[in-house]
Amino acid sequence: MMLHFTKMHGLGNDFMVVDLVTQRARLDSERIRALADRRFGIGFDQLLLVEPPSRPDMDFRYRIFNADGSEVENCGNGARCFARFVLDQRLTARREIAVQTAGGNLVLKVAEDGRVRVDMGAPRFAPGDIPLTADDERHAYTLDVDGEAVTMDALSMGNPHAVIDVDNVDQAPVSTLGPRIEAHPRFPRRVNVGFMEVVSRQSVRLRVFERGVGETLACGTGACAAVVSGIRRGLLDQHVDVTLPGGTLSIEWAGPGQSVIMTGPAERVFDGRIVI
Ligand SMILES: N[C@H](CCC[C@H](N)C(=O)O)C(=O)O
Repeated sequence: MMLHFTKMHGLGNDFMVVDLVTQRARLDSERIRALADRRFGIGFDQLLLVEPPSRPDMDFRYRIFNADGSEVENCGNGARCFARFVLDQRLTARREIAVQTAGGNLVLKVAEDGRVRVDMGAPRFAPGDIPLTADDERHAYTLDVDGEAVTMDALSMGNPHAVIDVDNVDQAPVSTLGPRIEAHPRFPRRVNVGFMEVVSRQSVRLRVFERGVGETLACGTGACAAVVSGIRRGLLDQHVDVTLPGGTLSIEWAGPGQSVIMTGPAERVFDGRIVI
């Protein structure tokens, strides 16, 4: 069958977006891996599936799959592209959109200038919510990574994140330490690994080794996790600009129990169709 899709990105974190409101398709993890291949397939960091909601108070359901075929709970850059997509495709005329994800419900607002504001929900810190194997909740966990003691913060944005402070992201061991922490046994569902350089109380630089993908040009939930970690450790103010290799996101968090607010761009690259 022929499947229509749209290629999009949020600061270079790129997506294949598929409307399963007006189309029908079943994509298993093997097929997703093949489609994600940047030489033999379409190529993307994540696949986003747009579906009808399963609850009357929601506008859509949105499923997210990493390039390795794993289904995940949340995707910040993907949420912004999702909002742009459903408006462009005229699947809704609303500019405030309520969306179900596996990691919780989001509210997306599309501004006239095309930037998208996302209420990402409240972060969670209990080890069982991350999940992380730990005796108690801390602001810093020290893990034995192949004999090396590595200290990090850890939290959930619906999906699991580790945050490691570095002096200079350009020299951070993203490609060497990232995969070893991603697959560390104390993170039973693996983990996204952020390397954060604090520039000022209102500005950080960040690189992320994403679970199921590798290093991406940007990670929305990673930006949220890094700012939450910095605020709760007294390093950052409530509004922070996060500069990633692909560009800058605006993140705001008013403190425990409050939602994290992320604002940034969403770009459409091309429409395509593929026989599946
Ligand atoms: N790799 C992530 C999902 C995508 C997150 C990222 N692309 C974002 O913008 O938040 C995970 O396995 O939890």
